[in-house]
Amino acid sequence: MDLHLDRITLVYPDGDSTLTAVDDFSLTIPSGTTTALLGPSGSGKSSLLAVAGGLTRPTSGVVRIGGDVVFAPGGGLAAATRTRLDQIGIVFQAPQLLASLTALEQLELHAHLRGRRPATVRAQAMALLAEVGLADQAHKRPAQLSGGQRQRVAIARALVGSPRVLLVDEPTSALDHARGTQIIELITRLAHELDAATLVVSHDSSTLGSVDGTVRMLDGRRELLLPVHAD
Ligand SMILES: Nc1ncnc2c1ncn2[C@@H]1O[C@H](COP(=O)(O)OP(=O)(O)OP(=O)(O)O)[C@@H](O)[C@H]1O
Repeated sequence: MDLHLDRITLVYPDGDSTLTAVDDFSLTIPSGTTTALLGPSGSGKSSLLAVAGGLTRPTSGVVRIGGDVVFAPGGGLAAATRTRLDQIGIVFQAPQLLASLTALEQLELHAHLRGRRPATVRAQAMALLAEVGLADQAHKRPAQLSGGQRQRVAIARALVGSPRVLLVDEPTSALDHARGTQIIELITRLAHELDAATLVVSHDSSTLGSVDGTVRMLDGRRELLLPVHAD
């Protein structure tokens, strides 16, 4: 199902004043495709991602998955959490893995939180680790993995349970150019295979050759670049 960000505005309180981090921003990401969101520091990329993932409620505008409004101003926290667990995978800038768990266990725990049936979890977790090239690292803990491998575990973990939407915040910032490019290629391929509408926030356009479209953000607003989705 497609991800729609419909006229999203997010205003933060800022002392006696307010700060508009996202300003009437609209974007549709078709199912199975990856869109990169570029823009200078402070332009509102992470704020938009937080709205898209239900971590922050928009001040105005709505987030839809397919035809359903999933996040809107004043929406309930419990419902947002349920939607996030059921339908959205998020990869944060730092992989945020639990130090004491193996790669496989990171995925199994996430599947458990998502309410997946234990009988099916291990096979899917192993398949995802194989997809990200870590089948032979499944029993290693984070400290035994490289930065790029940890990021791959975080991507596989976000995809446990086959979410409709994948949101990725700066996945390449800790990686060199070649590894960063590989991670973006991996995300683009998995989004296609798993039919997830995928948004990747990035500073670095040089790693984004494999994505389906690019949009640029400036001062909270959308600027069009080439190539973009026709939406
Ligand atoms: N919780 C908050 N409260 C108040 N202002 C915030 C908050 N989070 C972000 N901001 C402000 O909103 C604006 C957009 O920030 P945001 O982090 O979304 O930008 P960004 O494009 O992701 O930046 P970067 O690339 O540096 O991560 C900035 O001016 C920032 O200072």
